[in-house]
Amino acid sequence: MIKKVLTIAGSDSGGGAGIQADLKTFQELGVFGMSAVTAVTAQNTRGVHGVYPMDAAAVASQLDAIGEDLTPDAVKTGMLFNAEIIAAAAEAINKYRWENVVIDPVMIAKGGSTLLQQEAIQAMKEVLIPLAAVITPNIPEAEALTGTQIHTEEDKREACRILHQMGARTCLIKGGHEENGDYSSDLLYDGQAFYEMKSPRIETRHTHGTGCTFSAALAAELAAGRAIRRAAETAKTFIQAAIEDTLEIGSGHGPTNHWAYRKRGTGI
Ligand SMILES: Nc1ncnc2c1ncn2[C@@H]1O[C@H](COP(=O)(O)OP(=O)(O)O)[C@@H](O)[C@H]1O
Ligand SMILES: Cc1ncc(COP(=O)(O)OP(=O)(O)O)c(N)n1
Repeated sequence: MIKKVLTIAGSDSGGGAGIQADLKTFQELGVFGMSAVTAVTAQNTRGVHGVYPMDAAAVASQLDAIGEDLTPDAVKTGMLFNAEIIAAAAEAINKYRWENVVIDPVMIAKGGSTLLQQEAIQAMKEVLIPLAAVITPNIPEAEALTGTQIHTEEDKREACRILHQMGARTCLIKGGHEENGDYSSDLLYDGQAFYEMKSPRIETRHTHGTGCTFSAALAAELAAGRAIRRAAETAKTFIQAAIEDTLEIGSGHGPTNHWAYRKRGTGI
């Protein structure tokens, strides 16, 4: 049976992040992608020119249209921008009892533009994190959500424990923003054990949309019925291939290569 995955996220006109990255990733991993658009961004590889959020009612209406007809096997959230849109997403997840919810708590684009209002962080903690099968913050996002500073491995572990206490069943802190050099190391915690996924850090400026792509791959694999650890390992392999096999598009921070994983013969 065809597995369906829903992304609740913003549009990136440049195609490297947001719903565009999610849908490309879903396609590459053999699941049927659906989307509820939360905001339109005018964006290219050089940065974000404008952010135009949708009305929360328009987001709710998209989610109802999906909920009434097309039950997703997994859901991922990306850019949600404000507390009203967060509430609409949480309401639909509860109402339709959607499972395998991956929360990517997108806050700031690499160029520094705000993709989540500061005052919406509380709403994310209260209504969304408790619904997460997995939360996938990068290091600055994990710091903002937990109120801690992350410099060491133990700091990462402590942030994972806090996010698990907030209600996320699994916490996966991504290491792309790590200070130390040779590896990019992601840490998974399921409330019982820690599991580290380490890969050689690739020297490149073409890392736009890495977080979106990684969490979309994770959601696709959960929809396909994989256990969390295995789904996370595939997501890590997918993003490593997508960064390594660079497309060299644009004059700024270019997108990753969503074809790379399948090209290597590891995909569907
Ligand atoms: N330069 C890099 N080399 C290898 N892996 C990377 C690199 N940058 C990010 N990653 C990986 O990409 C995924 C997304 O991480 P990150 O960039 O921290 O997310 P975000 O885009 O949300 O900031 C993680 O699996 C991380 O380890
Ligand atoms: C519309 C939209 N959503 C999310 C992001 C952030 O994506 P991310 O994967 O964290 O990559 P960077 O922007 O940090 O490169 C975005 N830029 N736009």
